[in-house]
Amino acid sequence: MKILLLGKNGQVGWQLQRALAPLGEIVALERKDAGGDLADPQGLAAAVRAAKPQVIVNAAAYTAVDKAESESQLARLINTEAPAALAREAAASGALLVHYSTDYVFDGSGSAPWQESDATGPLNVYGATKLAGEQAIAASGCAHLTFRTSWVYAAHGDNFIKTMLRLAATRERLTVIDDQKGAPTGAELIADVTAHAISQTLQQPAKAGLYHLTAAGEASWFDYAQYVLALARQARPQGVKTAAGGVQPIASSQYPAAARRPLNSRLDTRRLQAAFGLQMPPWQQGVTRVLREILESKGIA
Ligand SMILES: NC(=O)C1=CN([C@@H]2O[C@H](COP(=O)(O)OP(=O)(O)OC[C@H]3O[C@@H](n4cnc5c(N)ncnc54)[C@H](OP(=O)(O)O)[C@@H]3O)[C@@H](O)[C@H]2O)C=CC1
Ligand SMILES: Cc1cn([C@H]2C[C@H](O)[C@@H](COP(=O)(O)OP(=O)(O)O[C@H]3O[C@@H](C)C(=O)[C@@H](O)[C@H]3O)O2)c(=O)[nH]c1=O
Ligand SMILES: [Mg+2]
Repeated sequence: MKILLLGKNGQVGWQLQRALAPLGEIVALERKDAGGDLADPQGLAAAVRAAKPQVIVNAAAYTAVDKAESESQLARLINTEAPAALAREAAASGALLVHYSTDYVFDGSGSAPWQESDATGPLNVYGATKLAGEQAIAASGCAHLTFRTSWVYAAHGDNFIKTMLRLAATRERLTVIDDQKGAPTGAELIADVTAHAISQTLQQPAKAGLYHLTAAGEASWFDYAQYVLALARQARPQGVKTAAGGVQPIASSQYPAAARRPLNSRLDTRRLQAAFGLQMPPWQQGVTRVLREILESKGIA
């Protein structure tokens, strides 16, 4: 079986290179490879036609949430037009398309975990372009697995864990938002679940569809920051500089940003767990493992 992977060097793409390897031959592309640039949907479509994959996995996306507010056309090209082009190719060839979306498709109201069938209402450009991407895939009629995930981190790539370690080393005091709640989710978990779901869906096509895929439990960004810094301090008290004044919780209103973000980013993963016979691990599990890996790579654990 041949799998075409787009965005091989992102957090999730990197882990997919590992997790998908046992399933077949992987053709993995990044932006600079021929046909690997999602800002060129025609070139992308041509790459799919040339590779003739049975499965297309799109791990590439425009993920700079604040910057997207002023680069909406580019964000739309990458997050909406490119997935739409992949979906057309998948529909025409019969390939299974695997794609990722986000908690930011929701407006963040209430406190109940969002279900796949709930009404969407993105608050920012990134969320709107990701939602339009999902919708284009669903409308194309291609066989697809769309996974909405949240707050992704990994040892490879840039993310909130690394930002907190960096800021803690340079600032007296960290202030972190305490009224946005969600689930930090490891790229490793996302990739492992993806591989499992692809295998099952190829056997049972009725399993195709839209799924929420996050770790279990919930946290605010403040809870998450505190957890990371406490663990970092514990792992190597001398090696990790942590802000002397500690981490202070703040409200979203006290953190001006170009893009608005949802307060309630909780995603209900019961559909995924039931369809694929899975139990999601608590978010702390993956964060602990990846933090150790990050500290080891810095030579401080
Ligand atoms: N990060 C997060 O917190 C969340 C992510 N998601 C979704 O999960 C998926 C994976 O995200 P994640 O791995 O975290 O993202 P990253 O930001 O880590 O990686 C995104 C990848 O996309 C690539 N990319 C960007 N623009 C293009 C382009 N024009 N052509 C080809 N490749 C491009 C980047 O390459 P380059 O380095 O060259 O720019 C990078 O390798 C995405 O669909 C994202 O929307 C969902 C929820 C949360
Ligand atoms: C750096 C920093 C951030 N924050 C806040 C801002 C923001 O609300 C939150 C997280 O910061 P980030 O920059 O990681 O936020 P952001 O890039 O919006 O993260 C999102 O990325 C996209 C791709 C997704 O799909 C989402 O699931 C989510 O992971 O923490 C603080 O409160 N204090 C700080 O010092
Ligand atoms: Mg970000």
